[in-house]
Amino acid sequence: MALIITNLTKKYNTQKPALTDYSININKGVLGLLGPNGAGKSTLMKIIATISKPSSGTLLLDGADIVQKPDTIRKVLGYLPQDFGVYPNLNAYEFLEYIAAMKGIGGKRLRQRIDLLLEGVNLTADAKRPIGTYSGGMKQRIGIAQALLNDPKVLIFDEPTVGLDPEERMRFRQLISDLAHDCIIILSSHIVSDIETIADEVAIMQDGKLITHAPQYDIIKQAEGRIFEVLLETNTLNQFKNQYKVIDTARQSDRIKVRYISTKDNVAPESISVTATLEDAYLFLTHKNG
Ligand SMILES: Nc1ncnc2c1ncn2[C@@H]1O[C@H](COP(=O)(O)OP(=O)(O)OP(=O)(O)O)[C@@H](O)[C@H]1O
Repeated sequence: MALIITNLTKKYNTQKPALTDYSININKGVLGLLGPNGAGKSTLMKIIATISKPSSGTLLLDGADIVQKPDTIRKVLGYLPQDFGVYPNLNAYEFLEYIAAMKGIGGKRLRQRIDLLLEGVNLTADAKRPIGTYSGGMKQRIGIAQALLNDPKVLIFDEPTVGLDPEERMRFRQLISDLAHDCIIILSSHIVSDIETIADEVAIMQDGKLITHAPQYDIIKQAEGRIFEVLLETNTLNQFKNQYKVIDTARQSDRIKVRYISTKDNVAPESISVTATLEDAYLFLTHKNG
């Protein structure tokens, strides 16, 4: 299964397009979308989910044009939008049955599937409570379950880990890795470490454009030799920030440990070169292109 997106542009009623000439080939496995606010991640996901139409460009799923024939993707699609709404008076069973009816899923095995999904997102014990009484993280988990109802082959999750506690994030990662071998999974997150643990490939977006798309390892390699750490006196930090792009700071007794981006020939005295993470590479690449 392959999704080939070519020269995709999306203009809302604003001057600046949300996506400009965006091309990417997406294959089976997990693709993590990273990008600052307004980069165009949700717009891209909505267009793939056929909720929104592109201004120009083509999207082919195994050769079929999904803009001309949205049903080709809709019947194999699971989608968790960013602003996922629930029906507060329905309980989890009723809600999933309702979504199943909307998607045309029925039959004897439906109840079994719902039970399995509720177990997968750890909501079995709360399945008979109205969703309106759920916490934000529980609502997010019912959103994840509804996206999986039709045994999808293309899964789109817009910020799926928002509101999930560390244990639930781990459970979500497990769920995704169980599905990843025969699906296209596209997910966005502001939590780079989530993408780091889940995604096979990473696409970094900025201002509606694709900066880079590669296996995670290759993205990290682009920042190798560019990330440094140094211990500073606290009162010199502001001055340091004027000179270097600071990624992170951490107190270390009476001093401050600073992680920053630079080149080998322009490092602060007593700096050490450190191994880059995906977060470093993301900040390095968006800083370079920003
Ligand atoms: N319905 C809309 N009408 C007009 N402009 C829109 C609309 N939806 C998004 N935009 C604009 O398009 C650009 C891309 O927005 P989008 O929501 O796709 O970015 P994003 O990367 O998902 O951001 P975030 O990380 O904040 O969710 C932004 O400038 C946004 O203001």
